[in-house]
Amino acid sequence: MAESSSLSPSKEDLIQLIKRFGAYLTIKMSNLFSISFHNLDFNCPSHYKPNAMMCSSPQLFLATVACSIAKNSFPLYDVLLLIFGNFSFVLECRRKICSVFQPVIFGVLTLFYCYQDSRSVGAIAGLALAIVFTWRLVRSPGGPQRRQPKRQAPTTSTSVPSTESNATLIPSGVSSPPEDLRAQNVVDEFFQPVTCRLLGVVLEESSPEEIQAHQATVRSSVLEVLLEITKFCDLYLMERVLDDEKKDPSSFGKCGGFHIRWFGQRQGVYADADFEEGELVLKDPILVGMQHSSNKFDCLVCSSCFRFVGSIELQIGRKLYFQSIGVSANGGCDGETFSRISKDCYDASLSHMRTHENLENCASSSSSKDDIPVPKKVVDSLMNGGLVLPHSTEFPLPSAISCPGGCKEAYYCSKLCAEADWKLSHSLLCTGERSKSLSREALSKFIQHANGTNDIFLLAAKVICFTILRYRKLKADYLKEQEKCPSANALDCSDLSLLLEAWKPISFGHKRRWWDCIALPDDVDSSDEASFRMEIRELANTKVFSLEIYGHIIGMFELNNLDLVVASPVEDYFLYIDDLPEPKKKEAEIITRPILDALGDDYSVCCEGTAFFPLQSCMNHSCCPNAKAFKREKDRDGQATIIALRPIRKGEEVTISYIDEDLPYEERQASLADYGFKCKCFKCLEEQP
Ligand SMILES: C[S@@+](CC[C@H](N)C(=O)[O-])C[C@H]1O[C@@H](n2cnc3c(N)ncnc32)[C@H](O)[C@@H]1O
Repeated sequence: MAESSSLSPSKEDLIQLIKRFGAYLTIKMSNLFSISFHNLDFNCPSHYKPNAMMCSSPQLFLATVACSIAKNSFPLYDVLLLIFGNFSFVLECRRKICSVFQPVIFGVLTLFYCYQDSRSVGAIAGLALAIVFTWRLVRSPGGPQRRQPKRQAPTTSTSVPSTESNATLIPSGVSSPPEDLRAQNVVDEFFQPVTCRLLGVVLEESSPEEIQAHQATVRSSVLEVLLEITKFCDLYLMERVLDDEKKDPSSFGKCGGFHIRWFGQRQGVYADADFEEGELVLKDPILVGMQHSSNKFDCLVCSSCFRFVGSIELQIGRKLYFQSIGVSANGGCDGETFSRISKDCYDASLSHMRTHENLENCASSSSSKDDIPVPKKVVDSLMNGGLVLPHSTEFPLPSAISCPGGCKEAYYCSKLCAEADWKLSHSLLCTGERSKSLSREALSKFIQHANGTNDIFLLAAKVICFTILRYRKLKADYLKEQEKCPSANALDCSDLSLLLEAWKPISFGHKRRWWDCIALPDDVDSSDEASFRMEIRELANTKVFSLEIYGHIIGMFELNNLDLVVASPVEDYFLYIDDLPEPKKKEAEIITRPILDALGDDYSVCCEGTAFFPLQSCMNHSCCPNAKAFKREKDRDGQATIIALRPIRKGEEVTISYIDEDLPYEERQASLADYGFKCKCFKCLEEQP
């Protein structure tokens, strides 16, 4: 080919070497993967089944994240630094190796990713992609821009742009002696003098002579590095962040009226002021939160602040419509059906041009289609704004704004909320056409799966995306700053420190692995607890993608999350009508009564979900707490509200109850065992046998 013929012999040699490295690594990886893929088909006891299913879907998500990171030139050398702990080595080899490793990683990830989706066809597609990338590397920099052994190392901490990524998939085989000699020349030329230290670190051989004598062999530890990187890329770093952050005293900041303090191994929230009984102690904004998937049929709320949106009519119309097609919060359909109905109908219910036909399509998979006492025409008019209920103007709601990515799953109360959520995490989790995710298909599968099993997985995904996006922003800001004033920056702004900073808001959460803190199912005897946890762990650990980090995050939510509850304005509306003086009440009820009857007992379902509140997550439990999470009439969004149950003095620890504190002692301790501790509060000490 034209490109090859124009290459100088030394460049050809270099390419040969890269190819051999890459081929060896890739084949090694592929072998590992192919072994692991076959292990993905779990065959587990029925009550563990959902957990088994949970494994493959997070993998899809992690693969997407990892691909995205590889594509965005994530600081590969930081991972090397963590693993080798040798900064000078990393600096030196970053310049040389990244251009080989990163392409290989990207190729391997592509291969893996495609393989995940559709086994053999996908694998071929992955191979094709990898070959294309290889060709691109071989071609670039191309023309007169030859290999430059003495090229300056990049001065910024950014790594090699991903557009140069590739994977070498030419079989390595056994090299012939001339090839070895040529390789040696390349090693001499290319690796000398600075990269001599690669010998014995990346390669088994410790001197150029050895390479001459044998074929160069990549050390298994380097293979492990690659394996680690392909496992979770930045997520590997996050584990370090977890450890480091906990030990960093500067992170125990003041938080407006409170401070977080460590007491032995435990952190807690301490008051910086006096509070009287009934006083608002704290409003803790949500860091990441979500409405339960099933609750979306009952309430249309802002995906960012969880305020109700649309109108009273739209809220009622949607609920009646979903009732009519037999879908409700307790509908109990599988994940896929659930996601499909949710997505199609969620959108259809907001569309003013919606017809009965497409609603009917939405309903096609629902089992029970009861007659509804409110005519369909009325339901339609409620949803499309054709019917205005009496006095509903007293309860104005912000208009529902669609997701800027076009996913039809998220709606917002304002442009501000839409933008905030997009920047915070949704841009990577959106399944719409403007999503920043690399694979919308994989994401959709992941979301479907989470909807059908445990939607806390979605929250964990939000946390990961939150960290990635925050990291990228910090990095961009830093580079901009550098550009403006290159000499001014005396702060530590390495990628790792930026990542630590990005992770900081999450780091307050108390973390235990999911399989350590998951509640024991009723049908598992406590004497079998150890083996149960082991089994869950094994199910979660698929060799390819260790779910350690993901498990940490999910575990954190199991321990720290507070229920997210926002009262429904529909309830207020009907109470208002009920309180109207006659004859206004009678007049209004001519219209509202049949609607209220049709809605039934569930007319006032709250918005329900789960959320991570950074400060609240640091609050410890007491069976005689001095505060509680409690929403007042005016608290109409998702923020956590903590109210004093008795006077709290400055310096006192603020405690809440994780359980029903009126239960008998034994039952309280049994419930708290799920949180991994035995309560020793005054009440427990008094009541213990
Ligand atoms: C929501 S976190 C509270 C913050 C936590 N102390 C930390 O260090 O991050 C819940 C965890 O804190 C610990 N914890 C909370 N209350 C406790 C108590 N009364 N005694 C012992 N441990 C407690 C348990 O490990 C529990 O799983």
